[in-house]
Amino acid sequence: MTGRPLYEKVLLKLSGEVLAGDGGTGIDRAVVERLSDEIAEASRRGVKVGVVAGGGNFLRGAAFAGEGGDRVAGDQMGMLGTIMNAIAFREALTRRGIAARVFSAVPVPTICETFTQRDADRAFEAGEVLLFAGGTGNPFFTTDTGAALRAAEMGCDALFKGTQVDGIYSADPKLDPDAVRFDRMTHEEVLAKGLEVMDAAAVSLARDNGIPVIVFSILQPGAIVAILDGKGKSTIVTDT
Ligand SMILES: Nc1ncnc2c1ncn2[C@@H]1O[C@H](COP(=O)(O)OP(=O)(O)OP(=O)(O)O)[C@@H](O)[C@H]1O
Ligand SMILES: O=c1ccn([C@@H]2O[C@H](COP(=O)(O)O)[C@@H](O)[C@H]2O)c(=O)[nH]1
Repeated sequence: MTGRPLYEKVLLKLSGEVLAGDGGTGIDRAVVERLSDEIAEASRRGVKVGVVAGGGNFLRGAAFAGEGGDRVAGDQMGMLGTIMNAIAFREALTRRGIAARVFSAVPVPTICETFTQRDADRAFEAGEVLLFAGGTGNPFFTTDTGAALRAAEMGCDALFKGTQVDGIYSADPKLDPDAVRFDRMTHEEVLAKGLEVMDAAAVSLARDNGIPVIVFSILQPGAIVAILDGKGKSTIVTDT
């Protein structure tokens, strides 16, 4: 990263699925180490960073229900998975000398702090990296919505969605080889076209609170710091 970052306070949503690495499930420590290097670099440059790690590397409630399981139980397991991911980042960041705290929407008081906006705000002001776990704390939601919610509550300048694809396409690029990537779009266009890169509740929340969303690939090493510098491939979603 060179010069002044474009953003002062960001909410970084990390794909849970990416954290599994080649193993396909669980936590690949090499991936967490690489992403922690990038988060640490952003933090050392003075950017306030809040992180929401998804839980797709462990379990998604909708998939569990699709196999005959109870949806709410599946969602509860999914939310617990996000706490494990947050702890992995806390450990890796702490080892790098970066003060990092896990704030969970689901109380697990012997392991991490329970989220309150007030406590999280104080930690942000102190320059700590905040790891928001447990999604919204409610079933039938996703960590994308949890990330948009925390971005709004914490007054973030932008919501970075770090995922497996390098932006928003006209169709899922994993399924449609003819899909075309957008450089820029409005929240309204994402919703009107029904593009499924991020759930509609998350996009609506970002729109209603005037929060730009930047979708990019975290499979690309160095992508987080590049996006902070306004570089790299992405789709930028704004209200106009
Ligand atoms: N129009 C689209 N443009 C880009 N990606 C799309 C589109 N439609 C569907 N996708 C898919 O959405 C995925 C990203 O969303 P998803 O919520 O599944 O994953 P994630 O947020 O990266 O993971 P996790 O749920 O594990 O945190 C991409 O990997 C891509 O295959
Ligand atoms: O607010 C929330 C957030 C998440 N969940 C459950 O966790 C999994 C994993 O999150 P992803 O966003 O899919 O990575 C999700 O599928 C839900 O089952 C939740 O219930 N509430």
